[in-house]
Amino acid sequence: MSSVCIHGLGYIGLPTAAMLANYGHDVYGYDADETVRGDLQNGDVHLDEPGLRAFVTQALESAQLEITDEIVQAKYHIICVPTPFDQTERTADLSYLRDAAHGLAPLLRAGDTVILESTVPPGTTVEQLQPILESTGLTAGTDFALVHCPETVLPGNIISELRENDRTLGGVNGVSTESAVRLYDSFVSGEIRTTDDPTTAEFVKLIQNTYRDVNIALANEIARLADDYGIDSREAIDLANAHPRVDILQPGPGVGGHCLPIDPWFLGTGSDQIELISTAREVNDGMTEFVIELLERELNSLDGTKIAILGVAYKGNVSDARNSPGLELARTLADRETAELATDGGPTGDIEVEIHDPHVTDPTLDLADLDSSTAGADALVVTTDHDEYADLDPEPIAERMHEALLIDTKAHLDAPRWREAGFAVRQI
Ligand SMILES: NC(=O)c1ccc[n+]([C@@H]2O[C@H](COP(=O)([O-])OP(=O)(O)OC[C@H]3O[C@@H](n4cnc5c(N)ncnc54)[C@H](O)[C@@H]3O)[C@@H](O)[C@H]2O)c1
Ligand SMILES: CC(=O)N[C@@H]1[C@@H](OP(=O)(O)OP(=O)(O)OC[C@H]2O[C@@H](n3ccc(=O)[nH]c3=O)[C@H](O)[C@@H]2O)O[C@H](CO)[C@@H](O)[C@@H]1O
Repeated sequence: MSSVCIHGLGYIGLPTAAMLANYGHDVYGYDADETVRGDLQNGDVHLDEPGLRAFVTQALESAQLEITDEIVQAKYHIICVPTPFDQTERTADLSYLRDAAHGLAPLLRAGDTVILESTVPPGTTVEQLQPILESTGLTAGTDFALVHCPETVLPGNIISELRENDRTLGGVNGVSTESAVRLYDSFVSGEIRTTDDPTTAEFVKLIQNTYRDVNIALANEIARLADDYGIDSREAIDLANAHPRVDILQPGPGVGGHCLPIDPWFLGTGSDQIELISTAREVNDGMTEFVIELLERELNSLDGTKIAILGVAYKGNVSDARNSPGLELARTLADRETAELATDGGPTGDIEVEIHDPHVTDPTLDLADLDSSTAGADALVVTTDHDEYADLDPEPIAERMHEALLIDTKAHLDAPRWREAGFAVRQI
């Protein structure tokens, strides 16, 4: 068993810390955010992920996991800090990674292994992380091991995927790679594949998410085509998927989260060969306008309407609202009103937008309960497939609304039941 220091205790770092601790390693969890550390030191798990609370509690109570106020020396350091996309510069914001590296460098010893798990543009481990760690006078590959091991867990299923998913990892040399394989081998039941360098492992991670994003773009474009032909896109996709070599994904209100909408752009950091990939991104982002077109088609004009948006988590049954299609729709509707005011010079009827989500607790969002969000509304737009929404009773909602219109972007609700309750139902 080894000592491991985890840098960053978010959706990736915290389950990883608990996993290693529950497998008997001596784990030290450090987060730059004092509130995160304090909550965890008090036994409060700040993230909503199935099974995580019990899993972390077990690790903390066994004392195999200790939340520390500073970075500590350890045989292994695993970096799980955010790597968001800077929309203005159109590059990865690697400032958190650099901060973590500068914090770790003074504690790095010969014989240690540093593993970067954060998703990064190809070349980052070697070009950004390595020089900071080598500023200590130690050399990567010779004095310490340096590895990129990307994370591929699916939010909503993180704990089992952490153990069961295959891994692809690559170090700056064979010794580095072997050191990381030893650690992951202690809890991973999936296959561990290795690459000759960290850059290939970085690239593999990015093309996995890009593959999914591009395929969702195909589903979204099919949905728009189906709409033009007056065809039910879901039925057509189901039938097409009966072919043994066809597996089209599902359309929706756009692609959210902080992986799929971002990682394709990371591929374009050192190359401009992302023509299909960037078009797919535009298709997925364009779904917001498509939902607005559907609303306008049904309501004739959006002036003076109230729109209730159900679901601002980026996908069903999670609480994470990063890059959420539901929020993007709400903001675009609000911005559109301002833009129209600016062009016409005169007042337009307000578009009132209310958002509701039973999973999201973000205090910066003006969330409404179901009753007030639907009261007097002209349309209900479902943008997230939470289980709770599938069970909604349409009757009392129809009574509260001004117009009984349902735009179900996830085809998640029971359409015949809603139609029976008097709703006009449109699905993507
Ligand atoms: N969440 C996912 O589903 C997922 C899946 C695969 C890969 N990833 C990647 O993993 C990385 C982490 O993502 P996440 O979802 O866990 O992010 P997160 O925002 O949930 O957590 C990151 C944590 O790191 C902390 N932090 C920031 N700077 C720090 C520093 N210098 N030292 C220590 N802690 C610091 C933050 O306070 C935060 O608590 C990102 O690169 C992400 O793209 C995420
Ligand atoms: C390759 C892969 O699988 N990567 C996963 C992905 O996790 P994720 O949670 O971001 O992925 P999704 O569940 O795909 O959701 C993303 C958005 O796409 C919408 N969507 C989905 C399917 C569909 O048919 N039609 C859609 O419209 C959905 O509603 C949501 O908005 O990235 C993580 C971080 O790198 C990985 O770790 C994880 O393995």
